[in-house]
Amino acid sequence: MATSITTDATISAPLPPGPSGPAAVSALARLGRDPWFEPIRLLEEYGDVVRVPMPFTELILLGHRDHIAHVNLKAAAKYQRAPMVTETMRAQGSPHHASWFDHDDDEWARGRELLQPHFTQKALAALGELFTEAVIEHVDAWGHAADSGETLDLVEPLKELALAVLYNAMFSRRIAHDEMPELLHHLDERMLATTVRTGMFAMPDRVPRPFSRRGARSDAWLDDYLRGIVDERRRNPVETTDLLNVLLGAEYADGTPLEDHKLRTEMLFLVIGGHETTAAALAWTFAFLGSRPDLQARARDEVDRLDGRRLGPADLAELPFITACFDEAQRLQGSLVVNPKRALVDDEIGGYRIPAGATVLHSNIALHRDRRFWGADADSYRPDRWLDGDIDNGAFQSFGRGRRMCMGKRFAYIEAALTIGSALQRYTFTTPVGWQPRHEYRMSMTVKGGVPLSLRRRASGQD
Ligand code: HEM
Repeated sequence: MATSITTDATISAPLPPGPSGPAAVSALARLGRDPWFEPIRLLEEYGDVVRVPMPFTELILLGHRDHIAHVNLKAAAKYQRAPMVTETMRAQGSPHHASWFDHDDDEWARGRELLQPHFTQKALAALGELFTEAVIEHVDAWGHAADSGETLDLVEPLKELALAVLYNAMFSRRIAHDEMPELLHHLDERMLATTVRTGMFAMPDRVPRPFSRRGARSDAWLDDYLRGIVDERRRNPVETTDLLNVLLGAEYADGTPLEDHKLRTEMLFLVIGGHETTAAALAWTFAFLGSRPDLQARARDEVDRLDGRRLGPADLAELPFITACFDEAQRLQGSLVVNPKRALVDDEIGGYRIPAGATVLHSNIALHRDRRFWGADADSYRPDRWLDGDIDNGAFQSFGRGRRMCMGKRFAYIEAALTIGSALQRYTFTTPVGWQPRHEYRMSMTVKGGVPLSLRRRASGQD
């Protein structure tokens, strides 16, 4: 269906079809319970543009890649990140102020302009060992499961790895072994409170949000933790171009440095945005490779061509099949469940009126499994589709698209290739026969019940 655009508030196109009355109430309840597969059902029933009225706003669900591209790219000026996201990113009672990335104006542009140059392939490759050291230390630690024969659930170890990589690469800061559980606990609590707040975004403020106190307590703990890192850097300055030094040197337009609370807010945003997302995508990749020995063998062959060397960020280009395995896992994983935008003006999409103020969203799971864009085997794990060259990026939205596209995308690809490649250099791994990953929603989609892996050490780099 062609996408047409009109900014005239007198748009005569009809509102999109969708459930109304009691059917809308039950659709909303189902969306709350199952934000992954309910959108697929709604799109099947009503078509590519579906309207679900809800108290205080209305949801417009999009199913077609062209309509999603309209919102993210072609008509991006008519949409902004929905308050559902921006106003709920901070826990209630949080000591943190708004991050640059909670905005959708000049404030956002300033933050993006400042940090973006530090997230290019070249800038990240320059961090070299800071990536490698954290990855290898954690992947090596999985060896205890290979030695004892115990099944290893990889979900928590991957979160630890992702956190260690972020702290190393961004703040040149190693997280001590005994710090990790408490740090992860507070990040989890904070994310849980945020997820619940996001789900309840349309409810009046007087309705209490579960977990908000716990979230605020954890936020205060995280704030103190980050203060410790900043203080330590000020006491012992180091000559690096890491993110912490960039933030410490950043100034407002009038030349004043960032306030300390602002500095910690941006640090926390990056840690939150970068750790659970990457860990969850990696969990899905290990889950698929663990049940596909044929694909695992091909990925292993690829990394073995690098002669067992210690992998670094620059090796990303040498690992296209491993990268395809990661992309294909993210496709089926669906990444973030929703990434809503708000219509600033009336618009028209697919022949329907999108009223100003509506919350416009799509489901990555629905889009990533749509046979129109991925073919008849859309539900199968087939990394080769990424190498065949017939991928339409518009139908892959794990990192978003357009000006708000994930700033840490390169970071995630480097971390993924290093982690998967280093693991394949050391182990073969399998999931139990018949086991399949299932979705579990946190802020990003992780694997329900964990990823149970049996690991076997490879003899001196061989099977
Ligand atoms: C597999 C891992 C990751 C996934 C799936 C992911 C996904 C996303 C998505 C969907 C967005 C929103 C895009 C939009 O609104 O259109 C986003 C934004 C963002 N991500 Fe990521 N992300 C990942 C890893 C990272 C990492 C490692 C970092 C930092 C180290 C990071 C930093 C950011 C930042 C700063 C933004 C805000 C960009 C902006 O608003 O301009 N992300 N990410």
